Amino acid sequence: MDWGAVVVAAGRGTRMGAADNKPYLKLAGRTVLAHTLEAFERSSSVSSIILVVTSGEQRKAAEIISVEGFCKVTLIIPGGAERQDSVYAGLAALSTEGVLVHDAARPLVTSEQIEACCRAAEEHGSAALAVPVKDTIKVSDGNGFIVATPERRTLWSVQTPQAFSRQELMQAHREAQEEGATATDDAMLLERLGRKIAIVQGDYANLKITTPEDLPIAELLLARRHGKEINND
Ligand SMILES: Nc1ccn([C@@H]2O[C@H](COP(=O)(O)OP(=O)(O)OP(=O)(O)O)[C@@H](O)[C@H]2O)c(=O)n1
Ligand SMILES: C[C@](O)(CO)[C@H](O)COP(=O)(O)O
Repeated sequence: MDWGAVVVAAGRGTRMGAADNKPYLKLAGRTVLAHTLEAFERSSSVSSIILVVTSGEQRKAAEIISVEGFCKVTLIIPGGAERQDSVYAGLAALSTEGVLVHDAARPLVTSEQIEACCRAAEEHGSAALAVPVKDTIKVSDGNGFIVATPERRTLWSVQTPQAFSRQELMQAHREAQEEGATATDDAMLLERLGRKIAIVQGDYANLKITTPEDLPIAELLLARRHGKEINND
């Protein structure tokens, strides 16, 4: 199966509150976007990447790709108001049979995780990287009171990449648009159609850079990863 990636980087970074949008923030001397794209560049299954950016940031993204010497990014296109809109724009610009959808804001993804998602989707149809929830999760009544405690052993914190048949995911997006359904990840759009999505156990280190404290945590995790690589040589 040939695989392409849609990397969504068209958010606003409201919760980060930085002057620059998250993909252009520095992490261990490189941009968040460079770290993210490198994992896809290294992945032997991925032939092409569509990068979806905030309108007006195409040149900034292109500069990073050129400096880094990345060669799989075939298009840099503007995204939409919501993540769902940005993903759909990327899907429409891609032509591969399989698609990996990934948040640019997850720069610690590895090419091994990308490959594992591809293999699981080839076997089961769709797949998403996820980690078991560590905390006990409560459901609130919306007024500050706890009403329920879901069984923790059934709960997973879902990450990206998520891997699908591109046509199937596009169809799920179209149906959601027609019915006004919104989703914070792509797996949700197939879940609502009753499709099976395999869980690929990922790594807690594949965190999403969301709020300011995430950057120093990501720096520490990267340093640990590189330290390990050096010790293993
Ligand atoms: N309209 C949007 C919204 C989000 N994203 C992307 O989806 C990923 C996950 O979104 P999130 O981390 O929530 O990013 P932001 O929307 O930038 O953050 P915030 O919600 O704090 O504004 C990010 O890589 C972000 O760039 C996107 O491409 N288009
Ligand atoms: C897709 C996602 O990464 C799964 O954890 C996440 O839902 C996207 O982030 P957002 O903050 O909901 O936009």
